[in-house]
Amino acid sequence: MSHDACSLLGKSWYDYENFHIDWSQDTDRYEVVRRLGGGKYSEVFEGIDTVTSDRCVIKVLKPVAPKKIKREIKVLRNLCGLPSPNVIGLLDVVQSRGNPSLVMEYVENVEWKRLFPRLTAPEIQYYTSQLLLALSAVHDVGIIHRDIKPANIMIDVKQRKLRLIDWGLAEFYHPNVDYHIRVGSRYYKAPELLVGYKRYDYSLDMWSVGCMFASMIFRKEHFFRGSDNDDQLLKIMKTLGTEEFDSYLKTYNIHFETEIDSLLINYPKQPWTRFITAENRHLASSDALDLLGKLLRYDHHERLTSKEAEAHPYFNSIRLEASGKTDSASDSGFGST
Ligand SMILES: Brc1nc2nc[nH]c2c(Br)c1Br
Repeated sequence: MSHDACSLLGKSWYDYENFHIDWSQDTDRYEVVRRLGGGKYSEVFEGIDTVTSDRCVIKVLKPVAPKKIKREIKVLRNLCGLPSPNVIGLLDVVQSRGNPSLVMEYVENVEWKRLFPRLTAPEIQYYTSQLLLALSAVHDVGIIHRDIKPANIMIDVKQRKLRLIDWGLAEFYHPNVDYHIRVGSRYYKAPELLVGYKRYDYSLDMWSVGCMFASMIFRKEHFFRGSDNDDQLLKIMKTLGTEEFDSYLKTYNIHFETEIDSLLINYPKQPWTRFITAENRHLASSDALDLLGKLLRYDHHERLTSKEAEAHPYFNSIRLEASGKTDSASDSGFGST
């Protein structure tokens, strides 16, 4: 599926380089309360909007890549304009002490490393469906997130609210364009990034969804945990097998050279049932394993799209609930965005 949303939506949608950022001037409107985190490109704080006295998040962007700053603001502005469910809301764009800062809606987030091991089967279904809802909307308007991972998914358990954050690596999809492969976070990098195949698309995000889904249903913090990019590919090959890796390379005429002996060994494809333990048996249903097997494919064109994944039988029990067709007491509301 390479529907060309960006050319349909027009230059004003995707041309972020000629996009003028009108920084709002009331720089002292937002006060910093505490530091939430930070990285190469930004420092993130909890803040207070002194006008509304609402809590907010202030993401102070480091002046490393001005083009990247424009892209992130353009993406967030585009997405806030649309009814794109479960995407973090952009409230303001201010220059505080010379640094451009994004003010976003606050989420009473439960740290995923603590939350994930406690999620019940219905909660895994619900939050995965909420993530797919966000990606379906975003992919439909020509945007790839490119850094899907648990740390970029804020979940407020009390309000059963999920928000996809950190659009700093997001890009606009255009057919027949080569993209950078040094994107994403190692454990969630798709095979195309690891073998250097640049002609990727929205399906890049669907691999990462598969990695997250596997970590939730198998209760494994990171399902493919490589020590470097080569080891990351090795971990994937030891599960998906060498045979399908080789046919993937052939399909796309990818020349993958390596001196790593372990990458040259023939690994058998493992059945997903191989990862079931007494501890995760109640989560790894046959529907869950079927869905997983349709997301974690080497060949990105074989992976389910976000919409196709939403329609998978794994979500039936919460889909029926949403339409009120079942009278099951289990609280697993669906579609409340
Ligand atoms: Br955006 C955003 N980024 C964060 N980093 C840590 N916690 C965060 C929250 Br809550 C939001 Br909302």
